[in-house]
Amino acid sequence: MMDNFDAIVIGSGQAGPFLAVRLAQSGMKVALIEREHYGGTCVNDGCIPTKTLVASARVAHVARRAAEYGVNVGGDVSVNMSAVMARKDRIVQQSIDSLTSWLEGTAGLHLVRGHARFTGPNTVEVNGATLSGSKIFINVGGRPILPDWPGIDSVPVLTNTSMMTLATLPEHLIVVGGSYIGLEFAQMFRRFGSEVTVIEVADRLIAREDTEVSAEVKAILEHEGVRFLLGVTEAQVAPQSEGVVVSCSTGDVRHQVTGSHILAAVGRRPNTDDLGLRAAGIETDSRGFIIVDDQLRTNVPHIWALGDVNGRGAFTHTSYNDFEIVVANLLENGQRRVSDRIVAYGLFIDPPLGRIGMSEAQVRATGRPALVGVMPMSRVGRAKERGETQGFMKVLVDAESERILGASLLCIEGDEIVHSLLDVMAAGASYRVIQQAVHIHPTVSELIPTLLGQLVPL
Ligand SMILES: Cc1cc2nc3c(=O)[nH]c(=O)nc-3n(C[C@H](O)[C@H](O)[C@H](O)COP(=O)(O)OP(=O)(O)OC[C@H]3O[C@@H](n4cnc5c(N)ncnc54)[C@H](O)[C@@H]3O)c2cc1C
Ligand SMILES: NC(=O)c1ccc[n+]([C@@H]2O[C@H](COP(=O)([O-])OP(=O)(O)OC[C@H]3O[C@@H](n4cnc5c(N)ncnc54)[C@H](O)[C@@H]3O)[C@@H](O)[C@H]2O)c1
Repeated sequence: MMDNFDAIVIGSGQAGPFLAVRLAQSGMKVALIEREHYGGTCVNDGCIPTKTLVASARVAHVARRAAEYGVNVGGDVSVNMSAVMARKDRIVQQSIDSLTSWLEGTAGLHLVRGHARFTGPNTVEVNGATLSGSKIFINVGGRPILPDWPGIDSVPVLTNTSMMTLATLPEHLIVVGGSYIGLEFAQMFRRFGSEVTVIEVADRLIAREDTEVSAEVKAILEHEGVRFLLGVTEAQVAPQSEGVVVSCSTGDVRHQVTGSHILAAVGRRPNTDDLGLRAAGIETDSRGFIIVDDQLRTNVPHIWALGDVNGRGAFTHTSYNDFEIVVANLLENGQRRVSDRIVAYGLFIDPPLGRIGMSEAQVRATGRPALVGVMPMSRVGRAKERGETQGFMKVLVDAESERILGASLLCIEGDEIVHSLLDVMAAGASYRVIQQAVHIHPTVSELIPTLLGQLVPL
């Protein structure tokens, strides 16, 4: 027998649960299908657990520096990995529990556990049963990929998922991929006490960022003892008595790196290969991302795709914003669009990188006249007081419209401070609004007006 719904939501990532509840509250009969854990990547093996681990790692780092501040902690600082993981598990579990009880308590929402697969444009099969939906929303996220190295199948490779259950501290963690996931884990495990080597195929870290951001991030992590091999070619991996050995080249030099553990952080692929999309006639691009329009509709009129799976964002806040866009347009007569969203994200190393809008390279590519302001953190009083003067703040402004085009704040609280610039961008206001605002002393934010007062042609 077929179960009929007004709406089916597949996947409980960072859009699906909110959408399912909102649709149910609007009076629809809704099914939310989840094959694994409620909350998806962010809650279970992404943002929440990694930022919880980053917090433990920072405490270890600050404790090691305690004497610099005149504070005695007594003896060597060491990390109890099982206690670190237990703290992380408690915080993740709180999120899962509160999400689960919220979903279970929503009238009109039917929770279905299992893997969903389309069997037609209006039907999906789960655990042998068929569900039909007048409207269907896909929020299935993605999963990590592995480097295509010879020998990769012969060694146990960690991913962001299996890292969450590590019981012991790796003696030497080899991180493959020097981007967001790789760098957060690299610094974290170095601070926990592991040796860490990052192997990156590009000739610089986080190559989407401006070159001076890549260089400063490398310097910050090298200062803490993380080692890097960049521009790596001809890599291969093999098992070794107590771990793995990676052989690779940089230029003419051949390297052998022996590690106890290896972590793949070389990107993610969408969970669309096992979704039966062809049965529903849903189109994907060559990498498997579902093609959507500016309001997140697929080519099939009653089917939408939200979150990482549509390739229009790869963050929790972009997935949640997808939910807001769909609800506004479907239930509130709105006209919200993905293209109205300003790019914004953080890289949660310490100090963090807060990024909004365009990079310098992107601004230059537009050819428009622009202004730039850069301030090293060594000039910021608050950073000096805290003994954390690494990094810099950089802002780009359109010379004619005076609008802020982008910013890279690689500095203490950079992930928070960047929102003052983001909100002025969202308001479509001139940079002079924030330049003339009076900010609190002594903060990092108080130097943003100063920075904007020192703009020079790009
Ligand atoms: C290590 C790591 C750290 C991150 N840190 C940050 C961060 O600090 N800030 C940030 O903004 N973003 C971060 N991200 C990215 C962020 O986690 C994702 O962008 C976010 O979770 C949005 O995902 P989503 O909504 O697309 O789906 P997901 O969260 O991936 O959830 C998809 C859900 O769908 C389920 N599913 C898949 N296929 C099916 C199916 N066929 N049937 C039923 N259920 C299915 C899955 O089990 C999963 O629960 C991080 C990611 C990783 C990996
Ligand atoms: N702070 C955050 O918001 C945050 C944190 C972690 C992850 N994420 C999300 O997760 C997504 C995936 O992150 P990611 O860091 O895994 O992927 P990514 O695509 O950002 O970076 C992958 C890196 O691996 C390198 N690489 C690829 N193949 C390689 C190989 N064979 N050998 C060595 N290096 C190789 C690439 O050059 C690149 O630097 C990101 O798009 C991001 O949106 C966000």
